[in-house]
Amino acid sequence: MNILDGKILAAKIREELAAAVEEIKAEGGKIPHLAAVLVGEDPASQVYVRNKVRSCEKIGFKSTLIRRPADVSEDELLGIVEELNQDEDIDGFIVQLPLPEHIDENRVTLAIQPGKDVDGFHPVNFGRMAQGLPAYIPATPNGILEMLKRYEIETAGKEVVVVGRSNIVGMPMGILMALKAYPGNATVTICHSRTRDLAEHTRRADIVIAAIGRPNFITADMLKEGVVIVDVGINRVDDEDAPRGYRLVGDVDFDSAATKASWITPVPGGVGQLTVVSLLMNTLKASRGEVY
Ligand SMILES: Nc1nc(=O)c2c([nH]1)NC[C@@H]1CN(c3ccc(C(=O)N[C@@H](CCC(=O)O)C(=O)O)cc3)C=[N+]21
Ligand SMILES: [Mg+2]
Repeated sequence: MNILDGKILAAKIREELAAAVEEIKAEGGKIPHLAAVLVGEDPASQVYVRNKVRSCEKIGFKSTLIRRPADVSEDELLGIVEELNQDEDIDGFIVQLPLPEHIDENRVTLAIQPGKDVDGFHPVNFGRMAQGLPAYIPATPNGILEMLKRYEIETAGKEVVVVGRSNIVGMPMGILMALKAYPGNATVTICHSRTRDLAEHTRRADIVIAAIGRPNFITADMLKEGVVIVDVGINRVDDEDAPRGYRLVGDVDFDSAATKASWITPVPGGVGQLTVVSLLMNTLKASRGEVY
């Protein structure tokens, strides 16, 4: 069993991005600038956004964090989005999800100018991605592609089983793995809550991508010998012995799955690390005008 190490890979990519910033500075170009909008006090969202801002600082990007309380109105939020759309210094921005109940996430996502949608959540970016056109690919799927590429995991002709069909992970990941590209060219199955016999599918898989949001859901009995496991889950489970009273576990039971896997991502220190750097990679692309 080998580890797909997100921490090491993310550090390496941050070095590359920092070098790109140095080059931009030397040429007197514009420093990439990412903005993030954070609504409310959700603890996990605060951690993620903090990681994003800190990563910007580490590599020399500019970053702007806009915070509003959970009771912000939809109109005010749409106003912020419009300001960011117009702000010429901002290359890309994200509105951290989930948003409070009274705000229509779709409406907010649709308001983001696709050229600044470094999350790749706007349907224009989704559509372009699905057709293999230049697009911002959502951070988590983009991070997974980067991980497979840099560890030289073979994907052509492989059976890939994606568990989960969300707009931001499962669906795009399934499409990307089926596209004529590397990583890609795989035979893809997308499983979800209505799948009749999940284990029947996962047992055939050469690569399992787990994005279900259920702690330790995938176990060794559901896997084939030599499988590559990409665990997207980040679940907080109570643990009295842990310093914060909880610990993070994936959607895959790591110790169990590790007995079958040839490669596996840990949680934390796997996909999540790449999610953050992917956003930065997209921001650099935005500032260079590489997509639009
Ligand atoms: N508009 C929007 N864009 C997103 O990209 C987005 C979002 N909303 N909402 C929530 C999800 C989740 N997400 C993660 C970011 C960082 C880590 C990350 O840093 N993970 C660390 C551990 C972090 C911890 O200690 O909790 C790791 O896996 O090693 C994970 C997950 C971005 N998301
Ligand atoms: Mg809502």
